[in-house]
Amino acid sequence: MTVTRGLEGVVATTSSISSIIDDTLTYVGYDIDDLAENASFEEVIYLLWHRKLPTAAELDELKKQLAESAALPKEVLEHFKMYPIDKVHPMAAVRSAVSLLGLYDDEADVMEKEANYRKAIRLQAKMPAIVTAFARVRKGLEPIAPREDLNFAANFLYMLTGDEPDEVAVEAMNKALVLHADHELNASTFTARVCVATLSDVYSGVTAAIGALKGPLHGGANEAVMKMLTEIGTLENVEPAIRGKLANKEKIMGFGHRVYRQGDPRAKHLRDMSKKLTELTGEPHWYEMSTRIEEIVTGEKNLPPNVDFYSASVYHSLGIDHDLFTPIFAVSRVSGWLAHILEQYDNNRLIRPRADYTGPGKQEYVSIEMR
Ligand SMILES: CC(=O)SCCNC(=O)CCNC(=O)[C@H](O)C(C)(C)COP(=O)(O)OP(=O)(O)OC[C@H]1O[C@@H](n2cnc3c(N)ncnc32)[C@H](O)[C@@H]1OP(=O)(O)O
Ligand SMILES: O=C([O-])CC(=O)C(=O)O
Repeated sequence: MTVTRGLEGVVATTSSISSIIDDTLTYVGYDIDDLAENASFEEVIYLLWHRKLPTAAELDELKKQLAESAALPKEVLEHFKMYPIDKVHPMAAVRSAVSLLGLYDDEADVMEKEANYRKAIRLQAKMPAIVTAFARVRKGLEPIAPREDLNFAANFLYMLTGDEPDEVAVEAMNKALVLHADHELNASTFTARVCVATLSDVYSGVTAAIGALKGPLHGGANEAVMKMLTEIGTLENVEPAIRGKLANKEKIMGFGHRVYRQGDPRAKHLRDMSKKLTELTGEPHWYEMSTRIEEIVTGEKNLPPNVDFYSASVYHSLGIDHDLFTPIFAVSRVSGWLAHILEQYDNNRLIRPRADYTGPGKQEYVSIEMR
């Protein structure tokens, strides 16, 4: 048996959702640069689920469906109040809440295609409410109901703070959501596909995916980047801190990628946003520190930043708590997970690779008294 550690380079499925070819990322053939500059997140959701950009009428219909489904069942809201709130990481809360949502969806185990699509809408619609309601309940605040007149990005920020966000914040949030929506067979998407390939339900697939996204080698890296920036603290400290980490063979969070070699095409959009927003908030040092870290890490290790690196200073500048950065990733990526789950159901085969056994050879059972 040949073992490919971490399944590097293994092609495990066909997919018509997104592609990474020669360091270029496309969603259904549309370049991510084009989408980041022009598309709304709602359009991207439609694109990923239908493999075409929506007409105005189709987009209106999707927005209406999302708005109608955005509120959480009261049982889920009540449940937040029972969590050991001061100890729970929001990603664990989101993972549990999505699992719980499945209990209150009458169609949770209905496997017809139309029912699965309806569940996709309900789950996508409810993700912002899950993250923002948890974020508020843990501070002793009441959750805020979504507003029908705001778009997806604006509603997220509104439900988090209770204030209508300004145009710059909405534009940044929308762009971040577009950039994070899908990424071929990344670890969390693969997890979702493995789960539903057993013909398990949509809620199980998304719950499993959230668990995979949580780890710091994947989506959890954006929070870890902000932790690193906060610990380093000043531009002067960057050089010794980063060189020290590299000398100790520590990984620098937000750098490196399994697939990209020359660089992650999403990072430049987040870098530009980071510059703009940190200037606006009067905290340019977060951007300056980040670019200095980039110079050192790319210079020393030839490792470019990934999507998680500059998203940290972007979200910080939007006033978002650092442990909500990865849940925001999930609010966006659930669109991609759901696209992949629906695609998996359409052409399903159980996913079951092999392991090359390295344990002891044949042994005889020894009774407990004789051990
Ligand atoms: C949305 C996302 O999931 S993007 C990724 C987010 N994760 C991070 O930012 C965490 C930091 N980065 C990493 O840990 C890795 O680069 C990963 C997990 C993204 C990719 O991992 P792999 O493809 O398995 O690469 P692997 O970890 O084997 O690294 C290859 C080499 O580059 C080094 N390297 C990779 N990333 C980094 C890093 N961030 N800092 C320092 N060195 C690194 C490794 O130490 C290794 O060096 P070696 O060959 O001398 O041992
Ligand atoms: O593709 C990956 O391995 C990780 C990644 O960048 C993402 O999920 O956006």
